[in-house]
Amino acid sequence: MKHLLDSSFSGTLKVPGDKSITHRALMFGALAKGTTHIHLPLHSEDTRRTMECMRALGAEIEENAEEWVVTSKGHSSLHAPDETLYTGNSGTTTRLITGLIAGLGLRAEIEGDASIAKRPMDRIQRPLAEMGADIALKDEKYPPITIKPAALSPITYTMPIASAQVKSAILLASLFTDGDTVIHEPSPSRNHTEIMLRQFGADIASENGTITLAGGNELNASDVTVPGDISSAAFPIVLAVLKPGSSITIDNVSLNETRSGILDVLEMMGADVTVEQTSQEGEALGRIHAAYTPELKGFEISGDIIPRLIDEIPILALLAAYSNEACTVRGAHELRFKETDRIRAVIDELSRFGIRFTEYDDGFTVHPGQVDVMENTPVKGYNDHRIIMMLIVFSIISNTPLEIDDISAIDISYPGFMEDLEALRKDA
Ligand SMILES: O=C(O)C1=C[C@@H](OP(=O)(O)O)[C@@H](O)[C@H](O)C1
Ligand SMILES: C=C(OP(=O)(O)O)C(=O)O
Repeated sequence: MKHLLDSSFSGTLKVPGDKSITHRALMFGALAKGTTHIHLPLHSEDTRRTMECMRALGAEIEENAEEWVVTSKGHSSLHAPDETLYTGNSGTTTRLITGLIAGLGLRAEIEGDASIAKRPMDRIQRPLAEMGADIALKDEKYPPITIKPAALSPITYTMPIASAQVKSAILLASLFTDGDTVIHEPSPSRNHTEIMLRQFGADIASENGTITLAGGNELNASDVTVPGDISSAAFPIVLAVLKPGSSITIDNVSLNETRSGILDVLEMMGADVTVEQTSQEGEALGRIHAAYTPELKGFEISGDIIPRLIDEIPILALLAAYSNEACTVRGAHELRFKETDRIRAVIDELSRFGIRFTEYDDGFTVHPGQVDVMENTPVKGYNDHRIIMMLIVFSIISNTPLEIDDISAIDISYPGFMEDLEALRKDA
């Protein structure tokens, strides 16, 4: 990694496929009758967990480098798994398949790794139980999750938090119920489930924060082309903005409105970032140019923008540390329930280098000031892919090697991250 430190970065990059969309394509492919081709899926640890779970339920999945092919005889052909389903580090897999399995009326036990064992599942258990599901949790809150067969009915549910995982678990459970399920969202969360369900033939409508799904339609297989993941693109974008002499282009990346909050923040900061939209059908798609910007303004964000950039907050905290003005994130209490408590992790690691924070229960302020980086300072990645990639970008922009305890969790969402940075290295 040392040679990345003294370099600037240029050229064009295609980041790996969108993680949220790949998970959903595998699940809807398994539920739908026929053959679903998933073009440019994300090959990563998290999406592999969803793939293995769908196989355990009876879907056939063929893997090629650029395409996965899911073949299923439809939702009624899926069966209870023979063994405990293992969801690894993936909150999306854990929560969405709980809704899917409850909706199919199957028996299953679901567990994940040490991080998943600490992530709250009562947020999905509550609405699913209201629908009639029989779901038991450890200490009424955590995995392992035990699902017993039960018949479900539609519900009207007002979500207490903006969460695409909760919304999607309910939608998956409601697919084969008799009647309309209605969900009210407090703020718009990522809408990939709604877009893809419509594509697969479900009767679903979404308007002003209310999603209505009429249950009972068989899903039909449909092909999915997965756009690049803007949550992965965020790391090279911030690297280019902070590293003198850099100018990069990310091609073929998702510009879905419910995911593009980071672009709004970059604009507020006056970063040299431009966006070209190339397609608006279904999932919006385009190209992002990002270049070194010597002076960055501050920002204050809260409310509706937060779910639109929730996974980008660790890398935004780094960007904020190099701004000339204070930067504040509020309304992001959800960060405390991710792979690790991302508010604590960001503050604990970056404050080792003189970066000054005020911590709130639901966010932080980063104060402007000098960043002092000492060579080979030990830092912790908490086995959290987004914290680890933020620390790698920090090391590169500060031209200082850091001792990160373990970087293997990068493979959760962005295998090939280091190779992609290497390919953008100017004198490579
Ligand atoms: O539905 C999804 O694919 C995701 C939803 C978000 O979680 P929440 O639903 O908990 O906000 C996000 O943080 C996660 O990385 C992926
Ligand atoms: C929070 C994340 O994923 P998940 O909830 O699926 O573990 C993430 O990818 O940042």
